[in-house]
Amino acid sequence: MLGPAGLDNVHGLRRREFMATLRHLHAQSGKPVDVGAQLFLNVMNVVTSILWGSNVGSESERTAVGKEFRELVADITGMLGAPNVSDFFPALAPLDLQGIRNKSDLLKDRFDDIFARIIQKRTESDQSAGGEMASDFLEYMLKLEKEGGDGKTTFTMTNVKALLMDMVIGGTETTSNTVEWAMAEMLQNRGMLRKVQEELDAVVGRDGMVEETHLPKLHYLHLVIKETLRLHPALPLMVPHCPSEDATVGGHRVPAGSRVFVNVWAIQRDPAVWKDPEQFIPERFLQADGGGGGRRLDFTGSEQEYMPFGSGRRICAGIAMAERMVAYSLAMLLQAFDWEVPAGERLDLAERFGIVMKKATPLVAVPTPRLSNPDLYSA
Ligand code: HEM
Repeated sequence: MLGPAGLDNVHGLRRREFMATLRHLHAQSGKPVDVGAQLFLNVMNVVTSILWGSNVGSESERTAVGKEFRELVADITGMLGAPNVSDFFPALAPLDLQGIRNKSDLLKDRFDDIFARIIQKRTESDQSAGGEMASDFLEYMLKLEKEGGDGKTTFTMTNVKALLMDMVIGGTETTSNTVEWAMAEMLQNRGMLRKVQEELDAVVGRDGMVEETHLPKLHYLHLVIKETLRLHPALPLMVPHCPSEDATVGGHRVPAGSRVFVNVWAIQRDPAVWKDPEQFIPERFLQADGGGGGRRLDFTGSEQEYMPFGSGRRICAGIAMAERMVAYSLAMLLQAFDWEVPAGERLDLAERFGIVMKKATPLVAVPTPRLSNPDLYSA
């Protein structure tokens, strides 16, 4: 589902959701827009359509459901990143001094409730369709659950829900925050924003909409994305790892069972590796110096200095999808609109540290249409 062929199969679905976002933004022309909130909704609709074939329909529903889901995902990621005294003093764990276990149980119940409703709706519609099944990820997992697994590993309804939750949490905020950071950096460095728009004008023009097929030709945009993920990695501490055997890393003993966080945020700003590490310089990924050094600075995690998607066995499962979604989102936002910070407001690039790296204040910007024909926005 998350590989290139699976992604190609659902290209139409992504296009439909991007067009819906485009129409929504066009209707907001000249007014301040919460860029991250809109992008979160867009990504969430794409992810949930792929998973269980549903999306948020009408404008009012779009706002209400998006808000509920975004708050839920933010609550979960906020809690995952909160320091827990029980991690440092395991003897205190049964007391749950900060109420973290209690809160996590409540959040789990809310998610469980949403997924239980979706699964029940699907089971009922499969029964009434008389054997005519949907062909999405949920259907595949429900079939596997019915069969009890693949012969080697058992697969239960809890596994179904856990996988749905992994995808919804792992795929939505990470992607929309990356787009929000890239937009904020370009609004701060307007020369870069213009350069991306010039590239879009040369590759796509203004008489038609940017399509996914254009993305591989948008070289400068890809440098901007790489630099965004260097300076603002969506998961600054990745996800906690737990070694199954004792190990020694850089002279430090790491006992089996430890909880290990890899601070990719600090690694990707290390002045010993990166020239002017605090500066946003997309071109550094072109050059041999300033961080390039002839190394493979891509998303495979093969260089320890740059691994925004992790590395090794637990590397992000959604890299291909994330690459397409981030590039398509930025290309659409910048081909179809000019963007300005609302008059009298200051662009704030402060970070709010957590398991997911967010902007401390949401990016609010005003879109102005730039396509040649207004009808293109409602195509
Ligand atoms: C810009 C967007 C994204 C970034 C920066 C990102 C980054 C990461 C990182 C750093 C990890 C942990 C890797 C490790 O600890 O070694 C991870 C795990 C994961 N990601 Fe992503 N991710 C993004 C988008 C997505 C998308 C779109 C999906 C799927 C819809 C996804 C699904 C997952 C899953 C399922 C895991 C857990 C993999 C495992 O534990 O085996 N991610 N991601």
